[in-house]
Amino acid sequence: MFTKYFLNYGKTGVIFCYRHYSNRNVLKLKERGMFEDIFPDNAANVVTDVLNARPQVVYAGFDPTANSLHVGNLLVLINLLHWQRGGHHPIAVVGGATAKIGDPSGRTKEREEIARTIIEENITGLCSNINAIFNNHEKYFWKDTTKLEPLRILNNESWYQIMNPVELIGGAGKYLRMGTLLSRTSVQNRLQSSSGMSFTEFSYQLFQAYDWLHLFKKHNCTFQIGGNDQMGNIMSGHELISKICNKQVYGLTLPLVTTEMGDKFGKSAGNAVWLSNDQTSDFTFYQFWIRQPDSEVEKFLKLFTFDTLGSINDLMRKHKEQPQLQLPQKRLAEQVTLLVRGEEGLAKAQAASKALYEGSVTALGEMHPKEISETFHGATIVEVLSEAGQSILDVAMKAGCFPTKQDAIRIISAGGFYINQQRVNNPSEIVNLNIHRLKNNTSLLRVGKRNYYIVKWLL
Ligand SMILES: Nc1ncnc2c1ncn2[C@@H]1O[C@H](COP(=O)(O)OP(=O)(O)OP(=O)(O)O)[C@@H](O)[C@H]1O
Ligand SMILES: N[C@@H](Cc1ccc(O)cc1)C(=O)O
Repeated sequence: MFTKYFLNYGKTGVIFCYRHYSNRNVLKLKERGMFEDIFPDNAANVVTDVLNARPQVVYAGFDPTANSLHVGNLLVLINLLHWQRGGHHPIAVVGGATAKIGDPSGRTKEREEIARTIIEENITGLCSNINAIFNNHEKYFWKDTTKLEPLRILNNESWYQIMNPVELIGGAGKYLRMGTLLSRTSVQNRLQSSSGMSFTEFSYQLFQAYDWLHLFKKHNCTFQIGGNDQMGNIMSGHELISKICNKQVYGLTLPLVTTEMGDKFGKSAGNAVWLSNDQTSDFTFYQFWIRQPDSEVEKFLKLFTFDTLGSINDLMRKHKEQPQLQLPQKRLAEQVTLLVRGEEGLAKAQAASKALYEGSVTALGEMHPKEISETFHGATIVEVLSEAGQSILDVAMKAGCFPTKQDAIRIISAGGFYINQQRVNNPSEIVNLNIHRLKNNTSLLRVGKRNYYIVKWLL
C-alpha cells in the first residue's frame, strides 16, 4: 500500500514522495536489484519469516580510511534506511580499530598506515555524512506519524580499547578454522600476488567477525549487510556466532556500484564521488547523477531513490517518448542530492546547473564566488577595484584573461569574450557596474568556450 505525499521545499518546487508502507520483509528489495547474495545460501524463506515476525537489528560497517564516504558506500546506507523504514533497528559501525588493520578485500596491496589523528578526523567526517543522510531522509522523505527507530553509530575502537588481546585470539580465534580463512577470495588473491599478505591483514576477518559477535551479544544484532566484496568477512562472523552462541544470524550482500565500464566506485579505485561537499561540490555531485547514461539510469533510480517501481516504470516510459528532456536523470539527481546534501545543497546545485547550461544570470548572481569557481572549471577569482571609467579591455587585462593587450583587442573584437554569459565585442566600452555586476558583487568573464575568470569587485 502506498501513500502519496506532497513535499514542498522552497526554491526547488514541489516533489512527490511515495512512502513505502512499513514492509518489514526487506528481502522484497531484491525486486529493485538491491540484494545480491544471502548467507546461509538457502535461508531466503526463513529470513522472510524472521523479518515478518518482529523488528530485527541490522548493521553495516565503514572503515574511516578517508574523510568522507562515497557513492558506493551510499548504497549500503540507503539499504540501512530501507530497514529503518520497515521498522527495524539500524546500526552503522565506524571502524576506528579495523581501519588500523586494513581490510584486504578487493585490494592488490596492503594499505599505508594511517596516523591516529587522521583516523580521528576521518571518523568525524564519516559520522557527519551518515548523520546528514539519516536526518535528511527523516526530514524530506519520511512524512509519516510512525516514528523511525533511531540510528546508532558505534565505533569498534570502543570495544577493542578495553579488550585483552588474549581474549580475542584465544577466546574467539580458536573457533575460526584456518582452512576456511585461507580459502577466502580476499586471502587467496593476495597470497598469490607478488606483494603477499601480512599477518595483520590476514587477521582482519577475525576483527570483523568479532564485531558482529559483540553486536549480537550486546544489541541482539542478527543481520549484517555489506557490498559483495564483504561476503567472506560476513561468513566468518556467521561462523563465530553459530559456534559460540549456537544462534542463527544472516548476511546479505549488495551489488557493487560500478562505472558503465564495470569498474567499482571506491577509494582504492581512485574514482570516488564523495558525499562531503568539501570534496565533491553540490554541483559536481548533482551532475554526476544527471550524466548517467540511459543504460544505467533505471537501475540507479531503483537503487538510490525511494520511488516506487511503478513510478519508475512510468518515468522510463515518458523518457522513451521524449529522451531529450532527460526526466529520469533529473529525477535521480534531484532525489539523491536532496538525500545527501539537503534542500540547500540541491538548490545550489540546480542554480549552478542553470547558470552553466542555460546561461541564467539570475542564478549566477545568487551563487557564492567559491561555487562559481567550482562550477566553471575551477575559474580563478580576481579582485578588481571598481574605478569609474574602466573599459572592458582594462578589466579583462586586470583579471588576467589575455597575455597581451593586442590579443585582448583581437579576441574581444572577434566576439570571443563574454561578461556574465553575454557577448561583448567592443574593447573600449566602459564597464557599467549597474549592468555588469551581479547581485553577489561579482562578474563572470569568459574567453572562448570555457576559460572562466571571476571578478570580485572591491568597492
Ligand atoms: N562501489 C560500491 N558499491 C557498493 N558497495 C560498496 C562500494 N564501495 C564500497 N562499498 C561497501 O561499503 C562498505 C564500506 O566500504 P569501505 O569503507 O571499505 O569502502 P571502499 O571504497 O570499498 O574502500 P576501499 O576501496 O579503500 O577498499 C562495504 O560494505 C563495502 O562493500
Ligand atoms: N570491512 C568493511 C568495513 C567494516 C568494518 C567493521 C565491520 O564490523 C564491518 C565492516 C570494509 O572495509 O568495507
